[in-house]
Amino acid sequence: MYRIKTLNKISSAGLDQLDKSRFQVGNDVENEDGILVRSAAMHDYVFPDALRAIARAGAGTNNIPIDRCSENGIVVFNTPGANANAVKELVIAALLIASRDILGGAEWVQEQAHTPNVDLATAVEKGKSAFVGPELYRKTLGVIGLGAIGALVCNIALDLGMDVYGYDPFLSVDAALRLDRHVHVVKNVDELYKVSDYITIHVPYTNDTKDFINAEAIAKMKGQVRVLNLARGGLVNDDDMIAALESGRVAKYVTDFPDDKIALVHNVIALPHLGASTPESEENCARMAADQLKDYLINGNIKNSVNLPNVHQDWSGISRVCLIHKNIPAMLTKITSILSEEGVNVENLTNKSKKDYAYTMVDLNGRIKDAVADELRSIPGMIRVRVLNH
Ligand SMILES: NC(=O)C1=CN([C@@H]2O[C@H](COP(=O)(O)OP(=O)(O)OC[C@H]3O[C@@H](n4cnc5c(N)ncnc54)[C@H](O)[C@@H]3O)[C@@H](O)[C@H]2O)C=CC1
Ligand SMILES: O=C(O)C(=O)COP(=O)(O)O
Repeated sequence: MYRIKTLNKISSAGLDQLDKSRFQVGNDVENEDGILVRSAAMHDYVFPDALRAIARAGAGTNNIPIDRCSENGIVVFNTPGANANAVKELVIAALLIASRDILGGAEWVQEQAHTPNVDLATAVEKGKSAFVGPELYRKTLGVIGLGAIGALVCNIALDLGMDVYGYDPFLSVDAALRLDRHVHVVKNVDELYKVSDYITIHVPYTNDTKDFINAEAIAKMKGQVRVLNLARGGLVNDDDMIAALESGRVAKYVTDFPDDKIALVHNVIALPHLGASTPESEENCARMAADQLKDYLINGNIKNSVNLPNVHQDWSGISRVCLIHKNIPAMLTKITSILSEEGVNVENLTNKSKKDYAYTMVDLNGRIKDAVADELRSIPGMIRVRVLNH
């Protein structure tokens, strides 16, 4: 029985993938083999000995201590693209609420309606000019980060009649193919800052992207620019954004990640991290996360991991040994020599690496003794050895 702990509410569409005869799932499970999580902060999480994998039902993994996971042989998965449409749709809303004061206008109507002796129809016609704002049509949108979300945003913005500039120095071939050819892809983000009436950021939050939008960046933008951040709060420097809003350089800032500093600032529109909160995307993410976790725990296959390589091998033996180790020379020789001394035959073998770590999967024609697994564990640079039997 595999024990799976949920650290957030995970859609039943995903949990249902985990057959009750093989998986015990719950938020009170202890010494868990796997974790299903959304945005719960895990940096101080104490890993139990049994923990082998963490599946993030969503895109961003900045809530997970990836380096510590790698050092402990814990595979971290995410669900690329599974919630991208939901975010794209909220970006459309963000563009609109950053333009006309739709939220302020709606609130004002409620206030008028609650005020005695106000004829609402008359008040509306008199008061509506306070909420005027520009159209999106023929304005320029700058999209920073052209991954799953950024590409969808670019393409829908073209449909809205916007001119679209995109920036992503690490643009993958797949991502480039998803982009409409009318998107102007620029090599330097300054080119995007110079021309954009609206700027939206869709990059992961890392040490390299922290404060991506700061005073220096804002100084290169057009005056009265509208900035959208549905990616992570730390991508925009709060103090610099507040100064730019106060000076009027930035007309509106829509953030899906408000904190105490920014939420009440004039011209900030603060949303409650709603980007992925649709039943469709919650289901997509949960299904994908649960599938990936299950395939890893049962078969050792890795798909969509952020810290280990993708490895899939069809079963071709009686026993399978899955080894997570440092990406250093001679590991394969050491593994196969221990196995051959034991007299088992290797039916199939895959070895792949991702940065400092590597994963080797070996299918054998016989079972190995615990002592042999321990010998594999004692190879310098070996992090985790699991033996699975068919
Ligand atoms: N508000 C919400 O609920 C949600 C927020 N997000 C956030 O959005 C982020 C992006 O999500 P996806 O598009 O699905 O991820 P993705 O991995 O498909 O795309 C990220 C893109 O950013 C690019 N990138 C990385 N560093 C960059 C840099 N310095 N400059 C420009 N581009 C850079 C990458 O090359 C990649 O193409 C996530 O990491 C997460 O933080 C994602 C889903 C929901
Ligand atoms: O997928 C992401 O990166 C998100 O920000 C979505 O977060 P959530 O799953 O809604 O807590």
